[in-house]
Amino acid sequence: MSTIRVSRPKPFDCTFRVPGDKSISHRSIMFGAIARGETLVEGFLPGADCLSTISAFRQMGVDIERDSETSVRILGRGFDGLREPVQPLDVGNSGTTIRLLLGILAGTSFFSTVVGDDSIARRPMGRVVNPLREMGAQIYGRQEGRFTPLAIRGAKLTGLTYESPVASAQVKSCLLLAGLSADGVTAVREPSRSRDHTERMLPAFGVHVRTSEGEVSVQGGQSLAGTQVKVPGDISSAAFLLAAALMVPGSRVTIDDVGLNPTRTGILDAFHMMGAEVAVEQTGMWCNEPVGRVTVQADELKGIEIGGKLIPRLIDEIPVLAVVATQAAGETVIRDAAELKVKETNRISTTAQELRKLGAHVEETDDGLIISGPTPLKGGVCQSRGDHRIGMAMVIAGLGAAAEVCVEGSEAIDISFPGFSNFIEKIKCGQI
Ligand SMILES: O=C(O)C1=C[C@@H](OP(=O)(O)O)[C@@H](O)[C@H](O)C1
Ligand SMILES: C=C(OP(=O)(O)O)C(=O)O
Repeated sequence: MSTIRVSRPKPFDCTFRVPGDKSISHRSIMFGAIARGETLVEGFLPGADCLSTISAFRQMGVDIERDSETSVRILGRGFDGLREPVQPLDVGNSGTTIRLLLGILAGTSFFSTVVGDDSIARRPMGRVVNPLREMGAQIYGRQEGRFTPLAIRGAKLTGLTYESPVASAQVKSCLLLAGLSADGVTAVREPSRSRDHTERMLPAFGVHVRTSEGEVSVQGGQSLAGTQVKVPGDISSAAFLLAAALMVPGSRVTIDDVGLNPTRTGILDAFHMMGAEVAVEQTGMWCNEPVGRVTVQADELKGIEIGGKLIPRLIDEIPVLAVVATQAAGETVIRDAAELKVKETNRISTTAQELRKLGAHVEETDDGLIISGPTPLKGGVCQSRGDHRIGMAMVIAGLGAAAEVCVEGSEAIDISFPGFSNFIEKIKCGQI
């Protein structure tokens, strides 16, 4: 088990580029694997979750070469070129891998099994298994297929119009991928808009995707053609470094070449609502995704109330938002975020429990958190609980604490942000 130790730095002014976007990296491998021809991915995230995606497709006979850590070449032989895996496909800790993969496996002509780690074993799979079964998928598993391990007998699928009860890009993307090998049209509606990377990337592979008010659909039988993908920096990773600037008054952080997809930028809106100065400049479009520069700094922060449509736009950033909220004057109320309970950990509980160890005032509610501030944080020992975002959030909390904070289990951070601790070291070098 590894530990990161942090203490409060002097104010700093730093400019960073963060590793590639996790959601986009997963999709680039999956779409490249079911496409015909070569796909070249630049800026790929070499985090453990995306490496799980690579290994699953290699097990199905797809030739995937790593030209460098961040540059990947996929030699796709089409959807029909996937081969029956000899061993169970192991998705490790990655919810995105398993849910999107199930959409692909459901329509193959072979048998496969899927497993993951202890966290994956607790995460709900019924949300994708049930609609896939409505399309004709044959999926078996623990507790009637609600949890891993799962077994899939590839089957002929039929298009479906599905009204998802949750705003989940994993559910939406799973069904759209299944829809590509189904007869007829597959359409997904969701209660509020989830991240739309699948809809943006499929057209680059030659797939026609229809997006109209609240509904995304694909016609079955379309094939994908290999392409080039340049992956923007991950705004979910950038969020931790931007938050660092807010934890140490007088500091400023700039992130270059970061993804600015509006379905992902909710954290910038939240920081702005709290009174931070947030400057955003779009500098380009990479593979249909807006990319640019973000700078954040603040004098004083105030508590905010958030919920509704904003939540899916910052769902993975809520632990670090809660950390920043400890330094804001008044109450920060986060509602409509019950989805946090079914992430790598129950992030409502783990965020509250870990922050309280540093003296923060945090109350758990059924669907979110209430944080009262500003509270001077004290030193202490925190745990990542095996959850990368909790580990990083507590390191950022440590930057604002009066004495040293030790974050145990920091190896979990490699899931989404390899090299994170080097960025924290650079913050020390960037002291003004
Ligand atoms: O589709 C994706 O790449 C993701 C979707 C989100 O999950 P849900 O679809 O469960 O909301 C997010 O939390 C996850 O980190 C990545
Ligand atoms: C929830 C996350 O990822 P996944 O669902 O892919 O495990 C995350 O990265 O915070």
